[in-house]
Amino acid sequence: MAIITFDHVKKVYGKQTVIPNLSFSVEKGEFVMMIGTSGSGKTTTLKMINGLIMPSGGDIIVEGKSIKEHDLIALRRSIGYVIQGSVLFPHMNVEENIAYVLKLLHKSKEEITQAVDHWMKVTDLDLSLKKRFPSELSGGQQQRVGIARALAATPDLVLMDEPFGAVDAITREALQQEIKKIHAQVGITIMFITHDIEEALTLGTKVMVMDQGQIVQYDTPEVIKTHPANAFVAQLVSRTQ
Ligand SMILES: Nc1ncnc2c1ncn2[C@@H]1O[C@H](COP(=O)(O)OP(=O)(O)OP(=O)(O)O)[C@@H](O)[C@H]1O
Repeated sequence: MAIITFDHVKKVYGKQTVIPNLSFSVEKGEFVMMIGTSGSGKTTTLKMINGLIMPSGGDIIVEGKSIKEHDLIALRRSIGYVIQGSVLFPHMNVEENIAYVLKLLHKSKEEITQAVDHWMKVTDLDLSLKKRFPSELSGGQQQRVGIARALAATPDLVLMDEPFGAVDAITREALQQEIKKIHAQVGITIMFITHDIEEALTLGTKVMVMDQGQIVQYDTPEVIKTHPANAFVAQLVSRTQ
């Protein structure tokens, strides 16, 4: 069953058409890695899923309902969202950051404590860090808190925009393994933007290659590797071993 469907979506900024006509579906439980040239419309596509950007034409169906019919605030809270760099609330400690959406959803104190402990463990954050503020954490720890916060309300769908772009290679690999494990265990659907073809082929159950607001190829990592749709995709995968 599709959790996201783009139906002839168009996006225009001023006079510039950045997405002329985009149609695709994401099945429940997929881990879709989006990769493509800079400015090809990946972030715009992602932000149209949780209503941060509205399409200029066409329709987007999320969880069976057009975004035109969704309550956009409720939609945003129901979808996990992780972006590059620290986007934690600087005046809230780790515990408060992770609990943020749960509080908005009026969860009980016990439920919140349980969820905070659970997601800190899953993201490999020591529980002794609960009272620390973001400025007192390493980049990798901040990114882990960002992931724990996005997952704490156990969304069906998580959008990730280059979530590991700002961390060192070792932390990046650890976070990749963690998100892969979480995906396998929890069965959530993930849409994840990366500039790293190795990351795309390793993490994705599907890889979506974009160029100039269009999908060039959308298939399993295996097919992308063995049957690149054109020279652009071939060149992209040629950078891997
Ligand atoms: N708010 C905006 N106003 C005008 N143009 C915009 C706006 N946001 C994005 N664009 C333009 O739309 C195009 C697509 O941008 P988008 O951020 O979606 O690309 P991207 O594929 O995510 O790029 P990158 O890989 O560099 O992050 C770019 O040409 C960008 O300059």
